[in-house]
Amino acid sequence: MGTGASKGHSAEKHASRDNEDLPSAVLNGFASTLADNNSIGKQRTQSKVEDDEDDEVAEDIEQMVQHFNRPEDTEVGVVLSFQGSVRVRVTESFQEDVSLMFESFLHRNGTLYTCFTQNGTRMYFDDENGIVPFPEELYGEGKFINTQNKPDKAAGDIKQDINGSSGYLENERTSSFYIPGKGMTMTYIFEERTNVCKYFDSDSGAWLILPLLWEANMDFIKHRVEQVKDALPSITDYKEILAALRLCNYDPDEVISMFYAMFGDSLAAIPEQNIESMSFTRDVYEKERQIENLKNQLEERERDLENMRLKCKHLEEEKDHLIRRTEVLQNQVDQLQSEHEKFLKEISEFYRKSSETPNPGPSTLPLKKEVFLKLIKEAHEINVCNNQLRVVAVHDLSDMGQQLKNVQNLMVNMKKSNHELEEIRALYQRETLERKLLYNQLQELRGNIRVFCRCRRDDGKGEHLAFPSDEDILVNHNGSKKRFRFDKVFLPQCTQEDVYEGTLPIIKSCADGYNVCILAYGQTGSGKTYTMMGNDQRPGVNIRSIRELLRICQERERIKYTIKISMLEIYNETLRDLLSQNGNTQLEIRSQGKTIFMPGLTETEVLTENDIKTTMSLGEKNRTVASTKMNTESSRSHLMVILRVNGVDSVSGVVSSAMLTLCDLAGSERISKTEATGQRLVEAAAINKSLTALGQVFTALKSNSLHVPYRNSKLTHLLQPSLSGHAKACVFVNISPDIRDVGETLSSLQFGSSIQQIALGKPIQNTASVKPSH
Ligand SMILES: Nc1ncnc2c1ncn2[C@@H]1O[C@H](COP(=O)(O)OP(=O)(O)OP(=O)(O)O)[C@@H](O)[C@H]1O
Repeated sequence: MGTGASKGHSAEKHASRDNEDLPSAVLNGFASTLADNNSIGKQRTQSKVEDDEDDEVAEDIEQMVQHFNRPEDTEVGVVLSFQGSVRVRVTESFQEDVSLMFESFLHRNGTLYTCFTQNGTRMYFDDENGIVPFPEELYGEGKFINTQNKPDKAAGDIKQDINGSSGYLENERTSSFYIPGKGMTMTYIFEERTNVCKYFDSDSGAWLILPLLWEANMDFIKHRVEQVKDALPSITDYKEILAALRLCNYDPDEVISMFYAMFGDSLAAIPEQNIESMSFTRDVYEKERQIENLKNQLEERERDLENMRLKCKHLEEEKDHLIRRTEVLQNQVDQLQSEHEKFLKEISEFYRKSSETPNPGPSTLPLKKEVFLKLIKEAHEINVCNNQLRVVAVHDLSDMGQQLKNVQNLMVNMKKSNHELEEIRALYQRETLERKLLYNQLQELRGNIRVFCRCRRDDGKGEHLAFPSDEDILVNHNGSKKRFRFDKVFLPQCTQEDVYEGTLPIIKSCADGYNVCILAYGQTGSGKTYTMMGNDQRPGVNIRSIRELLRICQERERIKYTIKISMLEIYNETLRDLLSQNGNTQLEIRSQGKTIFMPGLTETEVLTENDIKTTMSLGEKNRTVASTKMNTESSRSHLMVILRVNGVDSVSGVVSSAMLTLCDLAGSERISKTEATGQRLVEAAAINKSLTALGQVFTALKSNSLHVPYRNSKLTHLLQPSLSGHAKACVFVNISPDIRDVGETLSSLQFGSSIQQIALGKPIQNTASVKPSH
């Protein structure tokens, strides 16, 4: 689909009287060449000759613009604009601005027509006939879309939803379920908006739900089941596919992705292997994982036991030491006692001898009286010491006995607490899992798109803006106040760290296997690049999130991660590889189910922060070279940094793959008259197309539409994996505090608040079990 559309409505047939005053050569030349350029992405890739045509286009458009701007055309309303997102403004005179407004008409067959009003007549770009009046008969076959002005669910309602379901934990909707490879998993019956197939019951005059197997006979369903079967021959159960389709809103791509998420690439690789045998294989892996866990537990127990043994050995040594000491003391006591006895014996011997010897002269006494008394005193002291020593020894021994008893009790208690520790550990693991599940559920309830508003720093300006709370912003314009609500509003003084904090949780999700996308939307100069890229001193979300991703991946020793980075630019619906060695290689998008890939896209593995910086500066350099060649500015193109994160759990063998997409969108502002040359007009049309398509995708997601038009632009096609039920997204709406930008500010805020309440659906972890390599 191009920016315009060719549906056989000829220029002649619908020529309007308003075109009659234009030179036909100019009109035809402008019309046909502009139309060619509206499918520029398609045509640029086809032939080099068309580069020359681009120059002609530029000239023709320039001529056209000059024609429209001629001074006598005071009533002129030549204007191309886009739904308040991208506008090319051409002044009718050099003093006055006129709106150049693009409108998007969506035909019920899915064709998107880009229209604008010229002299009161609505014109559109037709691929074959150039600019022709918009056919009357098409009005009844579609509608003009305005993704930003659709009535939104009030922010209060969302809060109500969340609060209203606050009791969801305790009701009968909660349960748990065993999934091989994933273990016990908590389940919750969510109330989500899904399509339901009903039949009209003439008896009751009401639409009633059609039972599942009856649906199987409907062509609509049959066709989709066949699609799934063709893509996944190993899924043989018709009913299984039927049920999955109902679950996935009848979207076969979603079903294919769901099965891929559950069973991995092995589904396609082994077509003859059916789902049962895969389930058996998963059981085997699960058992292996359990065995590994038990082995770990055993090792831990053995370590505890070894510790206990060491403790016991230590206590035994202490006991031996005490026994030896007691023995030494006992010996001392015995020695003292024998000395004491010997001494007593000597004394009594002395007494006996002295009584036998009649009247011995004082000179014949063996000892003097003082010596004798001293000896008696010493004997007494020795006796006392001996008794004290005995008491101490007895006391020490009983102490030791008590200590041994304590050690025995301690060992019993340790065994007991070991057991308790095991239980606590198991409880902790269960709690952690539950907390993770609850966190994800909370994310789902709040929708998987976080929308933040960031106001650029600008001293002394922005009196028309007020920030009543962390979540609200108030715009005072022409006497009326308009309030917008976001997940968080970052004030001008907020730092890069504050802003990055908001994105942290979803970065972690990326390492857990979810596709994650961070977008910056806003007019030129509102701070998108500052928020995403930042500068050397104040790095932005890009560097910080990749740094965090590297940190998480390095921290998880059990999982071996590979992170690959690629950088590309979408300019005029053409994809350019910014990391290619040979300049800017153009890329094509291919898809398989919901998997998107671009053959030839350069991917560089990043291991350190330095790798990120080197790669990014190479991408930036290539972008600058390309934009200089194109004579354009970076804000005329969308910049995408894509990280593919693949992880293999060395224990469970679970492989996960996720994508982190960081996108600095092209400026969503009006373009001034002086810049409204041919090339700028073509750029504006391309930006208009992609941002309208982005708005359409958000609108379709919001209304839970059966078909989400991801393929209406290269931007949305590339973002499909990050903006579908498998992903978590974060959108920064960047605004300028300058009063002169208030129109664009209102338009950006409107866009942001319209996507605020979109739930992408239950995000699915891109994981699958494979046999561990070791
Ligand atoms: N929060 C901020 N604090 C300080 N300076 C800022 C902030 N936001 C933006 N700027 C500065 O404002 C200028 C314009 O910002 P930036 O280039 O990021 O805008 P942009 O929306 O990416 O524009 P473009 O669409 O042209 O790429 C830059 O010089 C940038 O450093």
